[in-house]
Amino acid sequence: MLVSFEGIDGSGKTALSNLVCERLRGAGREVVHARERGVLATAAARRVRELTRDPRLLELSPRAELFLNLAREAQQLEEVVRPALARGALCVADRSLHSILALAIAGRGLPRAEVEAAVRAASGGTWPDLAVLVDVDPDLARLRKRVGKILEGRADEPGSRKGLAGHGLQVRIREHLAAEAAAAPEAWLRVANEGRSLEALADLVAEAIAARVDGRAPRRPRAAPPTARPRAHAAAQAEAGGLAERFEAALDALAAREPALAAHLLAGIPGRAAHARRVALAARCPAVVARALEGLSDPESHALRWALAGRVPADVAAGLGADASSEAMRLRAALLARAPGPAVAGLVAADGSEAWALRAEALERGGLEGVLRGLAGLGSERAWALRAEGVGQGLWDAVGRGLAGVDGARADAMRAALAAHDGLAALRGTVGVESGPARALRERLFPLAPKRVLRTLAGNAAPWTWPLRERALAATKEALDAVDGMDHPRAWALRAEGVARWPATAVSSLRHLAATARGREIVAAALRAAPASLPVLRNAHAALALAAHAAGPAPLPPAAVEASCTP
Ligand SMILES: Nc1ncnc2c1ncn2[C@@H]1O[C@H](COP(=O)(O)OP(=O)(O)O)[C@@H](O)[C@H]1O
Ligand SMILES: Cc1cn([C@H]2C[C@H](O)[C@@H](COP(=O)(O)OP(=O)(O)O)O2)c(=O)[nH]c1=O
Repeated sequence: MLVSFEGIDGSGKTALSNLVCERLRGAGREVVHARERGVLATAAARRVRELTRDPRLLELSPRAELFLNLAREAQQLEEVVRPALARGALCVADRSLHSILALAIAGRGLPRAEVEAAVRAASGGTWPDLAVLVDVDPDLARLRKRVGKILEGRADEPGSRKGLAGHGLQVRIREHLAAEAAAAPEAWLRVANEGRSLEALADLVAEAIAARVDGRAPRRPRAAPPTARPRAHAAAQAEAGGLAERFEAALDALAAREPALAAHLLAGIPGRAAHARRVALAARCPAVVARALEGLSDPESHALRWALAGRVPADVAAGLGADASSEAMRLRAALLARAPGPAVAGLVAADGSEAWALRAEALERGGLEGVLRGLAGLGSERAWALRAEGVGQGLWDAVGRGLAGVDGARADAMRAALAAHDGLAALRGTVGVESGPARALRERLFPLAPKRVLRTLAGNAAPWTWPLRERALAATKEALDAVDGMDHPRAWALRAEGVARWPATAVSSLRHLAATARGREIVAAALRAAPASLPVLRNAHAALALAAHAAGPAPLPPAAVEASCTP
């Protein structure tokens, strides 16, 4: 019997399929996992995967991608799955033909009949007997994926080709998989990966599979623990007080099961309640807490940074963002020895002697990449000399990031040179730049990497930028990320139109505007659209807390400062 695990990115397929295998093996069954711990069992499939994920292959067409994905799967079926099935073993796959169909049809919009014919040919007649649909709110999946990357120390890696189309692709794929499962309930097992531990879920799925293999009814699972999904309240949902309580209750329930995700949801939220929770989580997930301090520059947050600096220096540095206050500079100097690159990567637009002294020290310690990233906004000769060195070493991504906010012919020429090697690196360098070539690059790459282009538009109210956002709004939420903090009639129109489909992003895009009358309308509409979504609740609370904080923060008592030093 072949059992495949299907679902969107970050839904939990890899984690769950491995736990389920452990359970089944523990019960004495022979189980072959075609992708144990996320590693495809065949060398050919691994090589093809590298190709489909390579972000430099921007032009790869949906059809070419489909056939590559099918080649990968055909090899897995031939080399691993069929031999296992032939000898009577149970075979488990982490993604299989269903994922490929979903991506091609719902994700890329290829005609169903053509895709199905191609998939049939590649399958060689082998098809999953049971597909486990690991189902989760796409916003939550995205957050879990991000947390996973932070925990694995991969948070600053450039990312793969998969993300370029934007978050909307995952939403469409989820809808497609849910429809498939509903249409053929005998061939699917849908499990919601929210509100319970992976262990509980693995017990349930392993039992369902064992029952199917043995031809019996599954034993009833033990009662699931209460879920932590926020409850919907009818009226006055946008009131800051009620929101805070609901968010904190949901967060505390989550922290018991998924502390790192809870810490991540606290990112950038000002005030005592959030601070106390970050302190409480700091010992268990220091890297996530350190990064969750980004945007916070109060003394208590700095004290927590100092407390974490010895354990997770690179994450503490990342969590400083672009803070160049004297307190942040002291911390950067202290972090240099252990995390030279990250310590200076946030020094954007800092051209003073203190910043350059830090950069010089970082360079001595091998931190060129971080130095390059932190050159954003700088047009001085020293900066150009370093960029030339970075280009010589092929550090496209870092050079690109460090060209953000740099105007002039020289910068345009370097972006053009980068684009020849790595279009996305060049794109990163167009943030805050309004030249003709920077605009042309974004318009050219928009069909291939809409998410990345939209990310370069936040805060940019130039007339040519609006049609890009407006064209993308139906397809992906990044159209709303691209109006972050903007008080512009077309930004408000986009929020109003997009809030039902992208409620979490409509809210996060408000920033300091959340407390205005129009902002509150958007918050209320988002809570109505997704009353049980933790990401929406979190963003609504965070936006209103930030707006209130901007109006005048209440300082913490000294005791809280001391507590924060000993996480
Ligand atoms: N129920 C859960 N509780 C805690 N962590 C989870 C849960 N489900 C998924 N995760 C975590 O979320 C991240 C994404 O899961 P993963 O299995 O890699 O997803 P996928 O293979 O579907 O992309 C991982 O870090 C995983 O450990
Ligand atoms: C449903 C879905 C499938 N796919 C398909 C295409 C490939 O066959 C394969 C990509 O898998 P892979 O790049 O190995 O990612 P993961 O580690 O998340 O499994 O899945 C996506 O890339 N994105 C999706 O959202």
